[in-house]
Amino acid sequence: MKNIRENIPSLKATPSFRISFIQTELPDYYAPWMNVAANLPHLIEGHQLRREVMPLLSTQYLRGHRQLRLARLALGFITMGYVWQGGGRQTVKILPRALAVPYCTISELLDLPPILVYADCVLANWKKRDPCGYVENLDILFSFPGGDSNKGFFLVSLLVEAAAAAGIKAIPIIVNAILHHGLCSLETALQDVALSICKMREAFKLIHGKCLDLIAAWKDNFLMPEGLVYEGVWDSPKQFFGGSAAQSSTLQCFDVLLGIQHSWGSVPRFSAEYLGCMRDYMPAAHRAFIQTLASGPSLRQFVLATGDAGLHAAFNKCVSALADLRSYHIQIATKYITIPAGRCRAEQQQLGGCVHKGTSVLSERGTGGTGFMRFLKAIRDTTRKAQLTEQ
Ligand SMILES: Nc1ccc(Cl)cc1-c1cn[nH]n1
Repeated sequence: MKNIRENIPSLKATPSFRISFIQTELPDYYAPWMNVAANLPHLIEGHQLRREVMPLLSTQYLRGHRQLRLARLALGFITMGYVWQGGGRQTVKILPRALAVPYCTISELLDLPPILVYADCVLANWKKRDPCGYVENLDILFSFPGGDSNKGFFLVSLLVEAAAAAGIKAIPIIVNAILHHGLCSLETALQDVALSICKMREAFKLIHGKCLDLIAAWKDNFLMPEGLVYEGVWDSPKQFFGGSAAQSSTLQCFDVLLGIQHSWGSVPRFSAEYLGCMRDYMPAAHRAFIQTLASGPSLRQFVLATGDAGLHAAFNKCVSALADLRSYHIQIATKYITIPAGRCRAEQQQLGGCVHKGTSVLSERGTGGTGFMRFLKAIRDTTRKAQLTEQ
């Protein structure tokens, strides 16, 4: 029996969701980027970052995907720090060419938008303190001010993604089982998916007390209504969404696998369209995998057609595990993301900022805010409704 990966070319390119080792260094030529990125918390807290003179470096000495991802990570952190150094009080309208030109060049090569995304600050932003040690001795490569809180947020998110790996690796087995009517292997693989999603929720519990900021968007953001000018790249300002868990490839993989289609949420600007846009903020290989999965056979229809009680139960366990993970995400967002956004709105009002209803810098995109919460609840409720009803 040929493995499914042979049958569907894109699945051969299944991205490696297991923790493979990350590039942690670039050629010395790129020391100006790496030194500033490594010193970001100090530069931001001292309001020195925008005074840093950055040379315009060529990207021609970057070799391979991993060096491109690391260079993009460093430039992404520097860009977020440069834009939000003033905490939203003194935003900038122009990203200088020394940052904008290489950042956009590398982003185009990687088919990612020139803004820090989940795949940067979670999937590419880690190393093992002791290369020979266990996976738990993790550290991040770059951070914003906020010390261990930022670090914890990124590393816990990484552990959530690592927990998803077993479930993602079961997907080609599931598709293969559908194509070859392998009911036993299908039920076992579905149990692996459900267990993997449960482990994601367990890992997510470690996020308590951690927080994240400085990933705000310059799209639908009243502090940057036109967006950001990328000097030397585009003449007009461009708008891009900020980092969010909606950019997690693993969650969208499980949605597609289980046939969960998020309809238009109650909040128009948070909707199936927004989730679709988020695929453009994922690594190209992850995007291709999701698209291939979406164009493959329907697991939901197959399980229904078999009328097999074991498959029915195993499928529903996957759905309920995903709904429980999303419920937990709502608890966390309420406690650690929305409230700071509320404080942010209060601060803006004190500063006389024109706080539009519900659109503070942390309220409507990515993290925080009532619109975001209604969106998360709409997604969680749609997930719950995906349970197969009693036969
Ligand atoms: N866990 C995350 C990791 C990275 C980024 Cl950029 C965003 C989040 C996030 C936002 N809301 N819930 N999680």
